[in-house]
Amino acid sequence: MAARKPLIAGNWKMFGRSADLGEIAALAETIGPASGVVDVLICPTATYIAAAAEQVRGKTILIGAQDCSAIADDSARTGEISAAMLADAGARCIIVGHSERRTLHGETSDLVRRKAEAALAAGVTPIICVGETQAEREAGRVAEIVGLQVRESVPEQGANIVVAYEPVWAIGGTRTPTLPEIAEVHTLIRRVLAERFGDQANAIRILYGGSVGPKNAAEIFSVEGVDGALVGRASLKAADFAAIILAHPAAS
Ligand SMILES: O=C(CO)COP(=O)(O)O
Repeated sequence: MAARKPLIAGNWKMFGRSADLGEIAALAETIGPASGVVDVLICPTATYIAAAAEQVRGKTILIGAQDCSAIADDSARTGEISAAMLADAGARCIIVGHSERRTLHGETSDLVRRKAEAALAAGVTPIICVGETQAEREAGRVAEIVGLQVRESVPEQGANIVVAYEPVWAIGGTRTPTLPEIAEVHTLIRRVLAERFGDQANAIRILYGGSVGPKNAAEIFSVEGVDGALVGRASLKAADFAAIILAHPAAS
């Protein structure tokens, strides 16, 4: 099987503004040819996607979105943004089912799966997020919760999808799981994907997300089965995000 190309994605959440778009050009400058061996993706707020896509014109950095409507067809859905519209603006990937959307916006795995399907219908790669809360980890329920989220959130067809393991308790803080804990959950996710997709599961990239930064990126990338990262805070500044990308063994 061909090796999976690493993907290092930045989720700007509701932080990055117009003034921050220059960080994208600075990032391209700093990482140089690394963006050829590692897929580099930045997901700003939807209103900035077109401007961000302009920043990367002629460069290998990809632009993506943080969410999309589960409705694929043009229809009367005030305030919604379809995956096709995001693709029109320049999005090549769409994050779906981020824990902030699951927790703060009540999104279920069923809705997340329909969003992933809408992304695929628009020719865009969904990055499907899963991960347990602290209470679920303490109760020994990681495999049960993450396994269920994968089974229910991943569409029936497995080509062109990415899964991101983001333990909820590791997001936005300083704590991460141990490296063996990360390896264990990535192995579990690939086993669940293989139950449905067989050998095709080997082509699906599984990212780790949650407090990834310049200091811990190299050790996280060294974990068997980790195909890259989904980075929050540390993706906003070109210097930090570049340090993470360049910490990947494929980029050095
Ligand atoms: O939620 C995340 C990425 O989607 C992770 O956020 P932090 O990297 O800020 O912990």
